[in-house]
Amino acid sequence: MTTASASSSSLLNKTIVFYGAGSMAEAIVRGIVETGVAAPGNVTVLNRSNGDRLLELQKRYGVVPALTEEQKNAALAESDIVVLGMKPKDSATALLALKPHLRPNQLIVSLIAGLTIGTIQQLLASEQPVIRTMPNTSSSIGLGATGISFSASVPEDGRALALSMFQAIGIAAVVEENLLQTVTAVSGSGPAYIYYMMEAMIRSGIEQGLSLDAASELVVQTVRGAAEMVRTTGEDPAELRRKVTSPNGTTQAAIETLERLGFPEAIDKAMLRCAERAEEMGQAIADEAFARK
Ligand SMILES: NC(=O)C1=CN([C@@H]2O[C@H](COP(=O)(O)OP(=O)(O)OC[C@H]3O[C@@H](n4cnc5c(N)ncnc54)[C@H](O)[C@@H]3O)[C@@H](O)[C@H]2O)C=CC1
Ligand SMILES: O=C(O)[C@@H]1CCC=N1
Repeated sequence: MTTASASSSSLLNKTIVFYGAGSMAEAIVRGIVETGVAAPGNVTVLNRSNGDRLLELQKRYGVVPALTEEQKNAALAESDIVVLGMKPKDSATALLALKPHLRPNQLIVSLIAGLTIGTIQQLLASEQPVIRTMPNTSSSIGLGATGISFSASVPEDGRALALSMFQAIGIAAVVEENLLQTVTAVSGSGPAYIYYMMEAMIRSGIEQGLSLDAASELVVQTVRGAAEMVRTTGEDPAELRRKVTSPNGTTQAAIETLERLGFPEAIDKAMLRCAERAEEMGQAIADEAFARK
C-alpha cells in the first residue's frame, strides 16, 4: 500500500464529467476546483433530473451543468474522464445508458461502494479502463482519504491522472481491489462513526449542564486536537491514550466503562458489518447486471 499527498496539474488539460452529482461528487468537485487542480470550465456535472442542483453547483464552483439529454450525452461521449457518482442501486441502469456513448480510451472513475471493476466492465461490455475508488466526504476540505484500485487496462498515465485527482483532495492509498471493502469500513464510512461519537459526547456534555455551544466547541476541538496529535507526533494512539490516563484517575474510569460496555467489540463488529454490506451491495449490482444481459 502506498500513500501520498503531492498534487499534479495534469488534470488541468482534461475534461471530466461527474455522472451523478450528489454529495460525494460535490465533495470532489469542490476539492479539485478549489485546489486549482482542475479547470472548472472543463468539469461538467449531470444528474438524472435535478437541474436546480446542477445550477447550484455551477454557481458555487463555476462548473458546467449538462441540463438537456443532448448536453448529457455529449458530455459523456466527449469527456476524458467519466466519474460515476450515483447510488449503487442506480448504477446498473446508468452504466447501461453510458455504454453506447463511450470511446475505448475514456477513463471510468467509480466512487460507488461495492461495485466491482468486473461488474462495471460487464455492464459496459468492454475492457474499458476502470479506476475503482472509495473516497470520503472530507475530500471537500482537502482532507479526504481515498482507496484506489485499477483495472489491468488502465494505462500508466491514467493511473497518474487518477492519483493526482485524489491526492489533490487528500491522501490516496492504492490497494488490491478486494481490500476496498475494508477501506470502506475504515475511511469511506469512517467519518460517520466519528460524527456519531461527537453527537454522543455533545449530548452528554449538555445533559451534564454545558450549553450546546460550549459542548460543541469543546468536542470539535478535542477531536481535532486528538487527530492532529496522532498525525504530528507520529505516536501510536494507544501511547497517546496512556499519556491522558492517570492511574486510578478520571480517564481510566471512563475507559473502563467503555470497555465494560463493549466499545472495541462494537467498533470491530460495525466495521466488519460495513465491509460485508459493501460486498452485499456489489453482489446485488452484479446480479442485476447478470439479469439484464
Ligand atoms: N456519501 C459518502 O460519504 C460516500 C459515498 N460514496 C459513493 O458515492 C456514490 C454517491 O453517493 P452520494 O453522493 O452520497 O449520493 P447522492 O444521492 O447524494 O448522489 C447521487 C446522485 O446521482 C444521481 N443519479 C442517480 N441516477 C442517475 C443517473 N442514471 N444518471 C445521472 N445521475 C444519476 C442522483 O440524481 C444524485 O444526484 C454512492 O455510490 C456511494 O456509494 C463513496 C464514498 C463516500
Ligand atoms: O453509506 C454508504 O453506503 C456510502 C459508502 C461509504 C460512505 N457512504
